[in-house]
Amino acid sequence: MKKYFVTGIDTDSGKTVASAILVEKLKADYWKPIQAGQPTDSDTVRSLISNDKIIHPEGIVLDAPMSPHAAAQLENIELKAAQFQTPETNNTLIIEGAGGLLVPINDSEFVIDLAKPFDAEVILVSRNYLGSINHTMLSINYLQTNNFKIAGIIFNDTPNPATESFILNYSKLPCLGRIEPLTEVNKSAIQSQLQNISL
Ligand SMILES: Nc1ncnc2c1ncn2[C@@H]1O[C@H](COP(=O)(O)OP(=O)(O)OP(=O)(O)O)[C@@H](O)[C@H]1O
Ligand SMILES: C[C@H](N)[C@H](N)CCCCCC(=O)O
Ligand SMILES: [Mg+2]
Repeated sequence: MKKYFVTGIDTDSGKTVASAILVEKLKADYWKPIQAGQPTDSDTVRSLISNDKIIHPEGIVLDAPMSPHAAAQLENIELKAAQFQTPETNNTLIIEGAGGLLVPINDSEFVIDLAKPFDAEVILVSRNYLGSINHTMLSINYLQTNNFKIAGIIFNDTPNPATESFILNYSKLPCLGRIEPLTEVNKSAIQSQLQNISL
């Protein structure tokens, strides 16, 4: 089973939108290990994809729309990376993180610490905004310095060729595609983006 861990340069970078596109493109399963707040990303993905795909139950759902370490604290729960195991499937699995790479799940572990024990290749979603070069380069630097397997980068929203070419030339990472700005994020918008992703 091939596993991809979809992370982003920040919260709201477009991980859920990218995950829905990847699930459709690869005919993959989807799993969100840590959900903080409602509506759940699993429900959002369900509303965006065709209904023959499998969405596995979340590892944990926390009430507060906050960093997982803080949302867990509010419920007197202690999260540990080691408590999460990928669901059983023979299919490709798209795993969505929460927020950016270094969002904490407790005092010493981060969301990205789930990717290696899951044996998942990382896909980094980089939304184009003023400031995204810095966020993207810091994220890549962390992943490369810490020897993560990186499948590549997906750029999201308004294209910025100068930003994208700098990031790709410097990092030498593959570009897995570009998600266009969508006037409405719905099933047909997701379908329209399948051709823009190569994986
Ligand atoms: N290309 C796009 N065009 C238009 N809207 C977009 C696009 N990408 C993402 N959005 C919207 O931006 C918001 C954030 O996107 P999304 O939920 O995918 O981010 P996320 O990285 O999954 O966030 P979280 O950290 O909460 O999981 C959503 O409302 C989504 O519909
Ligand atoms: C609730 C939100 N949608 C995400 N699931 C969690 C985002 C945490 C961000 C923490 C931070 O980087 O400061
Ligand atoms: Mg999301």
